[in-house]
Amino acid sequence: MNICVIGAGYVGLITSVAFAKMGNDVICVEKDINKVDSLNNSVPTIYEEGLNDLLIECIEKESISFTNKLEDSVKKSDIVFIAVGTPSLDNGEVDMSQVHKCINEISKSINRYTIIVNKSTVPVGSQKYVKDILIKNGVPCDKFDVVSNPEFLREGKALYDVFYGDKIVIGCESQKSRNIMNLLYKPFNIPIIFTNPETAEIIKYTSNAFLSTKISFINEVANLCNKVGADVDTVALALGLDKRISPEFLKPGIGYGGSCFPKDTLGLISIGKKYDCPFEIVKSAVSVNNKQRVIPVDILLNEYNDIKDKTITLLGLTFKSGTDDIRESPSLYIIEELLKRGAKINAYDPMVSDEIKEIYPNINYFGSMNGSILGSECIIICTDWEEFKGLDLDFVKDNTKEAFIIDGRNMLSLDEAKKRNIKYYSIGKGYTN
Ligand SMILES: NC(=O)C1=CN([C@@H]2O[C@H](COP(=O)(O)OP(=O)(O)OC[C@H]3O[C@@H](n4cnc5c(N)ncnc54)[C@H](O)[C@@H]3O)[C@@H](O)[C@H]2O)C=CC1
Ligand SMILES: O=C(O)[C@H]1O[C@H](OP(=O)(O)OP(=O)(O)OC[C@H]2O[C@@H](n3ccc(=O)[nH]c3=O)[C@H](O)[C@@H]2O)[C@H](O)[C@@H](O)[C@@H]1O
Repeated sequence: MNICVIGAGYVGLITSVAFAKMGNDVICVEKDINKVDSLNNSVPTIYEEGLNDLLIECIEKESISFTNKLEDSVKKSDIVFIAVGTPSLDNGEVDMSQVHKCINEISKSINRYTIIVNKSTVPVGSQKYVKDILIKNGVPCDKFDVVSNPEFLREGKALYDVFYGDKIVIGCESQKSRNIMNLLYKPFNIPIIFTNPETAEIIKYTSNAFLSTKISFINEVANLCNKVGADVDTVALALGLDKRISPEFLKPGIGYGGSCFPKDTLGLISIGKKYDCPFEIVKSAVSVNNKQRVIPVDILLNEYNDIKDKTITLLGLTFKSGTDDIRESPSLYIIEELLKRGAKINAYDPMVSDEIKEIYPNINYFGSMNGSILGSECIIICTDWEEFKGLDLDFVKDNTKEAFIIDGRNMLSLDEAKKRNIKYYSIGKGYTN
């Protein structure tokens, strides 16, 4: 099939290479010409395991190309996927301006029956919203169908999720669009849920909100565990053995970040407000997360009333391991709190890009974990990079001003820290006195 994907971000790029790999002809439209040039030269613009090889393969087979010319690309396509950003507005509502702009441009190019697919995460009612814009722009009703096909991939595991995901959700109105979408997705051999657009739109938000709630729940359990001497991992293990609960997403830490959970929880709350369905549970999940992500700062302030001029090392800046994405990373909130109080910050992340260096030029960035902790007064582990499990505690003891670790991702052992007389705090697995 001839496919057009608009937006070459995490979702658009991964979707494009996946459809190309499955034998379709894909044109990915991206407004950022630097991204277009880089991708046409087989250089991925994001880090994702396996993406480099797959991109090279698809470009060599000529099953994928990148352009900034939307009009021509839409004209050549049977299906047009919209995969542009839908960030939060200041009031938590979903900013649909990028989608709106795309639809206006698409409207000018539809010259035969085309399926327009909302792949971006968009609020309930968006299929109708897109349809109304197309009609208002004069596109005849028989020339298009609008389908909701939300994406469930995780960054860092994106290609795995696209080829081996748990489900594909397709919300459509007409049998014609259903048949075509079925043809496109059948080769993936993943269970497909066909439903109406509103249901598909709700599935996406509730999926992210449910997972966020699960994380906030286990984080509150972890905070209690630390107070009473219980071990959160054992609690989570036991909870997870109950098949009704499942062991996934019960890892405590300094809260969830990323480009989606924070924005989609706020998005669902604002959708609920519109329909007079206050999502009290999701509101609580958000407020627990807001406190959880700055817990290391609370611990620090409890220890030292004043942290002005103290050197604090942050290990990890990305919102989770396996990605170079720093959007809504808990580290950013910790950085803000530390800078507000005059602390000096050393930072190390195995995959951090120059983006954060532009936002925070006054942080000292290091190329190695050990380099970043020399002379430091406290080490805060913010991201679950495997490398941090290998932090040499003897090195910490000998080379830091105060052997003090706040382990925001439970990467280290309390017992090993105790043996070396290191001050150590975990999230729900205890602390040294
Ligand atoms: N990042 C993720 O893991 C997931 C994201 N989503 C959703 O997918 C959507 C996209 O997210 P990301 O890929 O992370 O965003 P992103 O910000 O990484 O990428 C969006 C891309 O679209 C481009 N763009 C915007 N308007 C355009 C236009 N008119 N023409 C051509 N290109 C245009 C931007 O330049 C950018 O490269 C969002 O709604 C998000 O909530 C859903 C599941 C997973
Ligand atoms: O809509 C989206 O964008 C995507 O959002 C999440 O994917 P992602 O944000 O890439 O990352 P996750 O692996 O879900 O982690 C999100 C955050 O939760 C944290 N987390 C996750 C799991 C856990 O047990 N504990 C925990 O603190 C992570 O550290 C991270 O900060 C969902 O898992 C995807 O299904 C969804 O498609």
